[in-house]
Amino acid sequence: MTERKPMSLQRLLDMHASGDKIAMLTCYDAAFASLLDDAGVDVMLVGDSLGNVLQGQTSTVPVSLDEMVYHTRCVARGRKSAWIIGDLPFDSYQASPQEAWKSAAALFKAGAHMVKLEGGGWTAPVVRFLVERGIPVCAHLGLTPQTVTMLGGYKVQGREEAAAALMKQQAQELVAAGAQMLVLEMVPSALATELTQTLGIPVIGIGAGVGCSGQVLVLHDMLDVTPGRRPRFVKNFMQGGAGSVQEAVRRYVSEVKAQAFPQDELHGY
Ligand SMILES: Nc1nc(=O)c2c([nH]1)NC[C@@H]1CN(c3ccc(C(=O)N[C@@H](CCC(=O)O)C(=O)O)cc3)CN21
Ligand SMILES: CC(C)C(=O)C(=O)O
Ligand SMILES: [Mg+2]
Repeated sequence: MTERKPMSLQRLLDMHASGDKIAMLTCYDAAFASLLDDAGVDVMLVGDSLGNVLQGQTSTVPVSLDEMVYHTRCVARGRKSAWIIGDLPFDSYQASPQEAWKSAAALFKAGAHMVKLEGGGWTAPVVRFLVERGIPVCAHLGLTPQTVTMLGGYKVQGREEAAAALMKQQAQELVAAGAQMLVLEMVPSALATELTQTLGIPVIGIGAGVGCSGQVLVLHDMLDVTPGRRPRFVKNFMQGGAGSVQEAVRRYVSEVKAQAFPQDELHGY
């Protein structure tokens, strides 16, 4: 295996600035962390989607902070050079910036290099609180699965003019508060592209079109081992001749880098 330099925030920012696409996948354990790292994945997200794909739950809401800490530790042990983002689960950061700090610090101590939290508006002061005290933060706008009950389902966000304007405002507030990365989920491609070109931080899309700084998918979705129906933004990378999991992940990385994935007509909104 070729040794890679450890990923850094500066390098991710440089990739965004130069248009080198960032390949990100979710990862929940040491075996896959090692495999993903060798396959050239830049960023591994220890996502609360583990509630769905590992625990068999119907949403991410029941996932606990202790569970996220455990999986973050596992990923950190298998990781060689990729950047690790730990997802703050539901009920670990909403009550106060102090609560968010304790939760973020637990993920940080477990080996995450950055934490991710969902939502805009009220989250900006929370982001500032964490960043000023030394924990890098990735924001998450568009479809935010922890608030799916309020959103009324897993639907595209930011289609209407007012909703798009609000998302742009929230994104700017998050950047001003110190967020150093943004995940956009199920957002129209044109809006995601505009945000990518204006915000000044890497924007990672999932169902947000090819115009983002990079892409993320749930690992089990792209390996086609998630039971049941998949969202439209998913592509099965085991299909079309991948002879191994390693090969499927390599294809994902190369298609993200070449902007061959996603295709707006197939995976976009
Ligand atoms: N396995 C898995 N993959 C994910 O991408 C994922 C999770 N779990 N868990 C947390 C959230 C939930 N997500 C979801 C879940 C369902 C849809 C979905 O059914 N989308 C439909 C459209 C539904 C509609 O418009 O009403 C689609 O076709 O995209 C999308 C994202 C994304 N995240
Ligand atoms: C789908 C990504 C963005 C996520 O938040 C997760 O996997 O939990
Ligand atoms: Mg998540």
